[in-house]
Amino acid sequence: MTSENPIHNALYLAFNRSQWAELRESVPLTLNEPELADLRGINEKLSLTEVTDIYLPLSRLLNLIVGAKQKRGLVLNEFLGRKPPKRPYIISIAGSVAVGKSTTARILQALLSQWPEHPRVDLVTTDGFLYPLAELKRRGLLQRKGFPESYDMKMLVEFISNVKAGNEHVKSPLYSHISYDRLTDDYQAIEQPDILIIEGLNVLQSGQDSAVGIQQPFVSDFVDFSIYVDAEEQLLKKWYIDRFLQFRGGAFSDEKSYFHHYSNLADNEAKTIAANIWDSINGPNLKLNIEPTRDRAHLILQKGYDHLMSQVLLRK
Ligand SMILES: Nc1ncnc2c1ncn2[C@@H]1O[C@H](COP(=O)(O)OP(=O)(O)OP(=O)(O)O)[C@@H](O)[C@H]1O
Ligand SMILES: CC(C)(CO)[C@@H](O)C(=O)NCCC(=O)O
Repeated sequence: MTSENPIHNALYLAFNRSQWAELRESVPLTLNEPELADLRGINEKLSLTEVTDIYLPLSRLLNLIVGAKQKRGLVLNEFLGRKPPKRPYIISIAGSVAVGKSTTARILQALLSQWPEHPRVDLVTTDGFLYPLAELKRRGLLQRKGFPESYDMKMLVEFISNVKAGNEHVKSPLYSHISYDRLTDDYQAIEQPDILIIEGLNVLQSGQDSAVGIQQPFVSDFVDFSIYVDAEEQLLKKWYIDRFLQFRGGAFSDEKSYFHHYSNLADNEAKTIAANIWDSINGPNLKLNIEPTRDRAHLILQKGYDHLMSQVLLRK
């Protein structure tokens, strides 16, 4: 079990696909019909082999890790002689734009909620904590969306700290990829789930990162288990362009879409525009602010061609 990266060798156990797939053990090989329907709804391109080989072992690992924390909580409560407070276990998912964070998060949400020990699994994305479009414009940050300074970090940290404290009703703002803005008339309510999954570009960032500033604490201070989804930049750029082309035929055709003016572009023009957005915003953000946080994660999922997982790295 070796990787080509010496830092990874020192910090992580590395598994190739078949080594990882063997670790599924007692998790049933087949999914029942409602589970399958749930997963197909998430992403029609998702292969079921990927679910059995990669995500079922991951679901088993997370079930064991969450269980260990729950047991520790019982010991602590007995020691303190108090009624157990209901605090969610928090899992974060970081990685580049277009690497598949939200797809991974939704698969894990569906699989983790099948375990009787933690049936309620909620999912939030940090996109909702981007400053509203008007505020981004006011601050001159329209070309820096996704960079640390484009998020209302105070609001995000307040949110995660309220969830972690076990508050009964915590509101999370919602982002629309259509209006390219925070929604003003809707929000998501988080009501003491067993597990909260939080996904975003920035969930592993901390005070060591100069662009983040030195305010404390950080999302990562509240996270119990962190995952980084990793892929080579040339693949990420391709996935970004592919998704942009898909949006052009779908979401952009909505008149309310911020990118409606892109909906009639020819293939080549659309590809050029998407490649430019990648090269000027998402690529530099990856190199400056996202990739440097990778080796803080408890688990790294490395994807190759076609989103197929090539290697899994687990902190020793
Ligand atoms: N496991 C997968 N198999 C096939 N396609 C996938 C998989 N995961 C993601 N994709 C595709 O890759 C693209 C990006 O996925 P997704 O929206 O989940 O990424 P993201 O990291 O959440 O992006 P963003 O940060 O921009 O919100 C989408 O077009 C999605 O359909
Ligand atoms: C909303 C974010 C920042 C993160 O998902 C990203 O999708 C984004 O909008 N980036 C800015 C450049 C672009 O439109 O891709």
